[in-house]
Amino acid sequence: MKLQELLDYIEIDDVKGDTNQTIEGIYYNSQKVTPNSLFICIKGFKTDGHLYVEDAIKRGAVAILCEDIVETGKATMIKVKNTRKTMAAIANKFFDFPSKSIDLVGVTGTNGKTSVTYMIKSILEKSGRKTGLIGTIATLVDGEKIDATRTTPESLDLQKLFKKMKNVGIDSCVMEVSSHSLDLERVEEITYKVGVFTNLSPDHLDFHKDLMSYREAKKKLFYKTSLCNVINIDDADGKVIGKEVKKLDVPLLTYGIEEEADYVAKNIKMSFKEVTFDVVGPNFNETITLGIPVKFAIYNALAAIVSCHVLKVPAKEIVEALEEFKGVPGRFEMVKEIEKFSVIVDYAHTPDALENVLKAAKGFAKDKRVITVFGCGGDRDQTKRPVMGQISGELSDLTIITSDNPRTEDPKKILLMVEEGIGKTNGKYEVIEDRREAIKYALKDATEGDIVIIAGKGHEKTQVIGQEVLVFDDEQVAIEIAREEGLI
Ligand SMILES: CC(=O)N[C@H]1[C@@H](OP(=O)(O)OP(=O)(O)OC[C@H]2O[C@@H](n3ccc(=O)[nH]c3=O)[C@H](O)[C@@H]2O)O[C@H](CO)[C@@H](O)[C@@H]1O[C@H](C)C(=O)N[C@@H](C)C(=O)N[C@H](CCC(=O)O)C(=O)O
Ligand SMILES: Nc1ncnc2c1ncn2[C@@H]1O[C@H](COP(=O)(O)OP(=O)(O)OP(=O)(O)O)[C@@H](O)[C@H]1O
Ligand SMILES: N[C@H](CCC[C@H](N)C(=O)O)C(=O)O
Ligand SMILES: [Mg+2]
Repeated sequence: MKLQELLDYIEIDDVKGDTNQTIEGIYYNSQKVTPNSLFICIKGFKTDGHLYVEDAIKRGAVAILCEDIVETGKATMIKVKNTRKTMAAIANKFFDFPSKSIDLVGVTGTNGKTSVTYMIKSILEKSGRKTGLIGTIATLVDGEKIDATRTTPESLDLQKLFKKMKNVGIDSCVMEVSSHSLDLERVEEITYKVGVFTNLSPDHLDFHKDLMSYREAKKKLFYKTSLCNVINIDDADGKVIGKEVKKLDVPLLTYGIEEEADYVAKNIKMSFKEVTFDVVGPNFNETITLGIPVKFAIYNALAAIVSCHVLKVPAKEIVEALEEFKGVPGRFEMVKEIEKFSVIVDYAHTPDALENVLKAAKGFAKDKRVITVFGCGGDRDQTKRPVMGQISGELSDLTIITSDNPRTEDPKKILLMVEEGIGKTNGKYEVIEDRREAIKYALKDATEGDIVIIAGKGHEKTQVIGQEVLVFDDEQVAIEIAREEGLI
């Protein structure tokens, strides 16, 4: 595409150089630049893309989109006010507005995004729609699984994915929309048919200044929708967002269990294997049995039901899809190989999620014990560490505090912060930095009827320590240890 065609689509402050070249690729990372491409300079949190202009030119960039003109005399310089925002627009134009022909559902909230997106995908596919998915675990395009590095990709990567989806005839796509992505303009230029809010609780307070700014970031999704907004009204922040969103032209549908909502789940019957409940809403009155026996799964199912119902999926197909739903990798996932006691791998990495999972486990354990293995990620929100420690201390019979991706932080420092919280309770605990050893301790300690919860890493296949990325999979490690110890 001619550079000028791209420029016609965006707002520019200044141009220096020829705009008649053909642009064959666009990049925001100089290390990836190929010949005849446009390099976009982003002022980041770690470094500044403007510092890599020379590198990009060396690799073949013929045009540079920047906020500050860098005098090189070698490439066309295009100055704009905000390169992150402009990148979204330029990518949309470059890939020929790929999401226009796709019904998009965006899901935001602190917990449950991945779970809800997987449920929605199953339902839409049941109704015959070819559905893509973008989120924490992976991007799914027509049978192809592309591993994800971020929950919500950069705008350029996102538009490229939509193009890929369009090319294979995908008509619907459900994606997680993280608060980072809403604040960092990754989802600019996108109109969602349906926007979903699951819940809000403290997380990412390293990035968002406080809970209010975190909520404001999430709220932005509901100004980007065209058909319907779907909000969990049992959630305090859902209520606040709902009140504001109600004033918009796009209709609002609420769901809940406790509060009066458009779609309500009632008559909940929980067993260790499944949960059965009725869902009543406009033209919807169904009984559903779900193979994930936790209260939050009902919320996730409600979010999926409302979203798909407004997309005109018949109630019968919604029910069938949810009843066949096999769960999400690493979300309240039972390690089936171990039968002497229950081992559950879960992705709870926030205080709220941990509390929910441990309460559910406690409900099932009755007079037996709940043994929890968990840690907190490094280079992430530090405020959640003592809070999670306290929650585990209060709700577990034994906690093994361990490492969860310490990244560049000192693992011992993270463990101490978790310990600070657990120390405020009477909860029994051990500190074992090595995650494999921590899991081993838990499995060796467990006896019949106990429930071992391995939380925080869910589907993850690696443990990041310093700059090293080591292979580590909670489920596999648990199975290996169980074998070594003669438990299976
Ligand atoms: C805070 C944040 O989101 N940062 C993301 C952001 O980094 P950044 O914009 O600050 O970039 P930077 O590293 O300072 O570099 C600036 C620019 O220089 C460029 N560069 C750099 C080096 C070089 O040699 N050449 C070059 O061109 C970079 O490509 C970049 O464009 O853009 C990078 C490139 O896409 C991301 O890798 C990076 O994610 C960091 C690693 C991250 O951890 N993000 C997490 C917190 C995140 O986004 N999480 C959310 C939510 C998770 C959830 O709750 O589900 C997510 O959506 O995943
Ligand atoms: N609706 C919910 N409410 C509260 N906790 C939930 C809910 N759904 C899932 N959880 C808990 O949160 C964990 C993460 O769930 P999930 O991966 O679906 O959330 P997410 O929002 O995608 O998380 P992330 O921000 O890491 O992408 C689960 O393993 C479970 O412990
Ligand atoms: N999407 C979340 C995942 C956290 C998972 C946990 N295992 C960790 O590494 O902190 C984040 O990036 O904060
Ligand atoms: Mg997710």
